[in-house]
Amino acid sequence: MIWIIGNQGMLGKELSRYFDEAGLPHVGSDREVSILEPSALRNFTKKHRPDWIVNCSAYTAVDKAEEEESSAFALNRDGPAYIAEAAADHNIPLIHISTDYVFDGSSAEPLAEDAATGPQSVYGRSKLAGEEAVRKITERHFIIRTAWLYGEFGSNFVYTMLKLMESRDSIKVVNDQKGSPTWARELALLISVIIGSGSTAYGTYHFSGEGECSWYGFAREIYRLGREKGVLTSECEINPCPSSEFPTPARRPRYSLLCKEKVKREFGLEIPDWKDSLAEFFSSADIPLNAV
Ligand SMILES: NC(=O)C1=CN([C@@H]2O[C@H](COP(=O)(O)OP(=O)(O)OC[C@H]3O[C@@H](n4cnc5c(N)ncnc54)[C@H](OP(=O)(O)O)[C@@H]3O)[C@@H](O)[C@H]2O)C=CC1
Ligand SMILES: Cc1cn([C@H]2C[C@H](O)[C@@H](COP(=O)(O)OP(=O)(O)O[C@H]3O[C@@H](C)C(=O)[C@@H](O)[C@H]3O)O2)c(=O)[nH]c1=O
Repeated sequence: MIWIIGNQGMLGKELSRYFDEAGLPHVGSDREVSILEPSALRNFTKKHRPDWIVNCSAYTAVDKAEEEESSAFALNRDGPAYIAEAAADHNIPLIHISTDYVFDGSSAEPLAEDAATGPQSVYGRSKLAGEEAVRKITERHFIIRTAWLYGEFGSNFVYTMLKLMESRDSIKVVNDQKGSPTWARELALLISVIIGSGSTAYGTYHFSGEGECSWYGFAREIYRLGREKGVLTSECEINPCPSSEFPTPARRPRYSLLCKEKVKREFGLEIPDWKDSLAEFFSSADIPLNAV
């Protein structure tokens, strides 16, 4: 039995669907079993006796976190610590999800798992603190750092762009922040591979789509596919701009491309190029046209 914590979020829903399709028994919880209440976590563990825990819950509003620091740290540091304690008490392996925003963006080459961190935002600092808590509390952990996640469920950059592109004649998107998008379904596949392998190669792993782009490059591809698939019914001009022309409360890393050599080696994965995954997403997902 796999326990998906945060099963109503974007990744949690994708993972639940993936496990259903793969016939993997799972049970889920979200706010009703708050990760901020250790006794609730303990009771759930005793009742369902999971063999694995996957933590998909988090505080993910990057800009809002700048003014809600205590909430971000509660959900991204304290919650994962309580989950790790519950996991350690029952000797259950824990898969915890983290982010490329733990890096400062100054690297010129893909970031390996042991590259120096230096978060630039409250969100990034809170996620790094969560990683550190998990490592300290339970040895039996897989921390997966991923990046620029999108999927069918919940708000994400793809849906934000489609909405803007449908409602405006032109938009500006930053082209000096580089990384790689990740389709939540590919991450769900990795999580099921880890669980299925019964691996004990605990530690930190990087995972995203292959290839590299800027948010502007990502937006252009979303536009191209949106037009091709008929999701977008009108034309929109997409203009690149520097970050200075799109100021946000939180600073984002200029470069956060994750090196995936370790995860590929350990789990024998072939990771698709982000453009291929995005195309498959557009072909397979039920993109809510009324929300766009
Ligand atoms: N989205 C992205 O681009 C990226 C995400 N990540 C990481 O991936 C993971 C999944 O992200 P994503 O699916 O986007 O996250 P979401 O924000 O979509 O989902 C998080 C879920 O956790 C729930 N939650 C909030 N508070 C609690 C609580 N006290 N107890 C239990 N559950 C709670 C949320 O509920 P509610 O909605 O009601 O608040 C929501 O259902 C996170 O760890 C995130 O940091 C990493 C890189 C990129
Ligand atoms: C909406 C919009 C954003 N942008 C810029 C702002 C920002 O620099 C970049 C990304 O925008 P967003 O704010 O939508 O994405 P953001 O919330 O920063 O996405 C991040 O979420 C968290 C949870 C993560 O862990 C990260 O990996 C990453 O996916 O695009 C534009 O340039 N033009 C626009 O019209």
